[in-house]
Order: sequence, then structure tokens, then C-alpha cells
Amino acid sequence: MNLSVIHINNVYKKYKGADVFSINNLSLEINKGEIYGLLGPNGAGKTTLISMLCGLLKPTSGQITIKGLSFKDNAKQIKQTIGVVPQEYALYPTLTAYENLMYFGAMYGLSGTDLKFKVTESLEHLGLSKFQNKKIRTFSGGMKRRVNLIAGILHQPEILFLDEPTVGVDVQSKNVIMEHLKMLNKNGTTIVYTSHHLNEAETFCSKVSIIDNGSIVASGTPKELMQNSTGANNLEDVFIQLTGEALRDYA
Ligand SMILES: Nc1ncnc2c1ncn2[C@@H]1O[C@H](COP(=O)(O)OP(=O)(O)OP(=O)(O)O)[C@@H](O)[C@H]1O
Repeated sequence: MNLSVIHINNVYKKYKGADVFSINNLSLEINKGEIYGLLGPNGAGKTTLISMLCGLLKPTSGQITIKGLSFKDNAKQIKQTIGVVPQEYALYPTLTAYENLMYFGAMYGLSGTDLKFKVTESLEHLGLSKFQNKKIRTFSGGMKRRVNLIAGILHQPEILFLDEPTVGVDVQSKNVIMEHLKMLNKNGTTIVYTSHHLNEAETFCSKVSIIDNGSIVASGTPKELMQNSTGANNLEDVFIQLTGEALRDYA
């Protein structure tokens, strides 16, 4: 039986001062154990949507529940259940990787030997042990992305939200990040992530939604979307068929 853990019902979002809705009557259910990809061109609304799912932004109207709970009434409870890996680095550049992670772990209520063990173990899993006492400002983009990921998962969240977790990283860092996410999912973590990497999403995601102009234009397993699009050999073909060739520049 599929157990829905994220429920999005008729959600709209209009930013203050904006003329148009960035999210436009969007409804979606995400089941426990999925790796769910939110895909779409620049400006489609991916970051806006995932920010609302994490409770960082409020919908203008509509409902979002996480395991049946709403941010309005149960924000504290939800925050213990979810992990968030934002697109922008949330790290302190003048602190070391170890110090940053001890800080983030403490924010999630971890402490003592448990916290030290989790920080040390995660740094090792993501290939960063050697650099744990170096300041973040000296780190490469790929190393910062890996520390950013650890900061969001130290408290072992049931549901993990990631906004473009592999943007701007080399293939080596990307592989380490994706393998780690697969391992977390195997151990029961539901993963919701935004990405521009359609090849990656095609193999990584159990389900995807393609978003354009703030609405979902298609949802399903990557295989289903390819089967339903005439002549599509891969998810990129489906994506182009649904969202078109036009550039999506915005400022
Ligand atoms: N703080 C804001 N104030 C006003 N408009 C915003 C704000 N943030 C985003 N928008 C607008 O909302 C729309 C959706 O933006 P969003 O960042 O969610 O898209 P995205 O799919 O994540 O894009 P990208 O792939 O470029 O990251 C865009 O038209 C954008 O200009």
C-alpha cells in the first residue's frame, strides 16, 4: 500500500508585489520511500514549491501537509521529521567543516558523543575527513555542497528536501552525493529534490513531476512519461516536448 507523506492541495503562491502567481493551483501527493524529482525550466517554480514544502515560505492559498501535519499548527513537529538542503550554502565560511556541523547538529537537538559520532561518520562517508579542520572558505564548490548535505541530514530526517544538490559540482562530488542519497533512501528516507539534470533524474528518481509556469504539466515514473510521449527516447525529450525550446530568461 502506498502511504502518502506529503500532500499538496490547490496551492497558489504570489510573491509580494508580483503580478503573477509563481505557483498556480498545484496539487500533488508524494508517497513514503519515493525519490521524487521536481523538474522544470528556469523560473518554473521549483524553488518556490520546495521552499513551501520545507516551511520556509507560506502559500498564498491552499494546503500543504507533511505526514498529516500543517506548518501552521505543527511546525515544530514537522521540523523534527524533515531535513532541508538549500541551494544556497547555509555554512559559516570562517568556521571549519567540523565546527559548522557541530553547530548545525546542536540546532537539531543533537549533543555529546552522539553528535560527535554522527559528524565524524558523515564526514568520512562523504570523503571529507581529511579536511574536517579546514575553514569552509577554503573549500571547493563540491566540498561545500557535501558539507551542506551533511548539515541537512545529521538528525536522520524521515523526509529530505534538496534544492539542486549537485549544482556546480564536478562529476566526482556529484557521484558521492548521489550515492549517499541512494543509501539514505534505501534506509527509508523519502527524498524530494529539484534538478536541472534530466539524465540524473531519469535514473535516480522513482517518480517525477515536470513543472512549468507554476503548474504541473506531467507526473509519473520516468518510464511512464517516456512511454506517454511519442518519439521520446529519454526524459530530456519528454521535457522539451512539454516545456518547449524557448529560452526562459527572467530577472
Ligand atoms: N522573492 C521573489 N520575489 C518575487 N518573485 C520571485 C521571488 N522568487 C522567485 N520569484 C519568481 O517566481 C518564479 C519562480 O521562481 P523559482 O525560483 O521558484 O523558479 P525555479 O524553477 O526554481 O527556477 P531556477 O531553475 O532558475 O532556480 C520566477 O518567475 C521568479 O522570478
